Amino acid sequence: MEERQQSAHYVREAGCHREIIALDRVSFAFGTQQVLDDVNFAVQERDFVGLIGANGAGKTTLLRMIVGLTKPQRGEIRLFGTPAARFRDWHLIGYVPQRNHFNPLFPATVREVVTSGLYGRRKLLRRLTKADMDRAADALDTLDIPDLADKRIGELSGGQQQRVFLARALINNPKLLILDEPTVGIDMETQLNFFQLIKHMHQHHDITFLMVSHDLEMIRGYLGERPKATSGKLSFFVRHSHDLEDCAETDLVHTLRKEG
Ligand SMILES: Nc1ncnc2c1ncn2[C@@H]1O[C@H](COP(=O)(O)OP(=O)(O)OP(=O)(O)O)[C@@H](O)[C@H]1O
Repeated sequence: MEERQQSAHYVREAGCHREIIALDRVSFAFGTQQVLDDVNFAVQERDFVGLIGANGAGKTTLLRMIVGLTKPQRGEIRLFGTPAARFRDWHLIGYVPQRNHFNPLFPATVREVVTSGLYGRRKLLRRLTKADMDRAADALDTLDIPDLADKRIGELSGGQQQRVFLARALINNPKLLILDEPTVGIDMETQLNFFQLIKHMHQHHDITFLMVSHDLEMIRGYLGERPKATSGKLSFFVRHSHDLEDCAETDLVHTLRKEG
């Protein structure tokens, strides 16, 4: 509990350049295959980080470690200043998984998928409140898909599904959004629209992005030609979005309402 309070305090007090993720000599091997070897990198608040690397470079392994599913064998990961092993504020992190991990026959509506992102075990066990439903409606409005709320997720196009998963990741108003190859399997025009949307969110809201991608061309225009750091076959491309006068802005929905 004390840890949680410290972490929440850390976020409230943070300026625009605080450390959101720290990778400190992180290493991982599958058997004799060394996948990650002494990876050092820091993600600062309001960075947009593109993590690029060939197949098998270790991108997914690194993401799994950041979201707490796999432990580094050596080194340390810190999230919002707290060692990952003691981190409890998972509502601060939104995660958009690869779409190919999704079963298209899953019998849920868009609204159900989005509310399933509400953080906390209690939310899973009890009925949704009016406030929960309002949050889902806000997230769907933000992604410009309120008319899809009652549709079955499996009957949507790839690009629409991707917006639904982004709405699900945004429902807790996260500070860090992690996207795992979000545009794989969707057509070029929809990819461009999706990318415009997350660029807009990066520029106008207090959200830090970590996006894994194969598609260097696609994000090069936004993150620049040269990586800020490399490690093995991984390259970290970074763009800052730090208008200092915007540092106080924290609430995505609040901001959207003001803008709307
Ligand atoms: N559970 C596992 N057991 C053994 N080896 C694994 C396991 N998971 C991944 N690997 C191996 O570790 C390496 C890194 O895999 P990882 O999925 O992290 O790469 P990636 O960069 O995400 O690749 P891709 O772009 O293909 O998704 C690969 O060589 C993979 O075969």
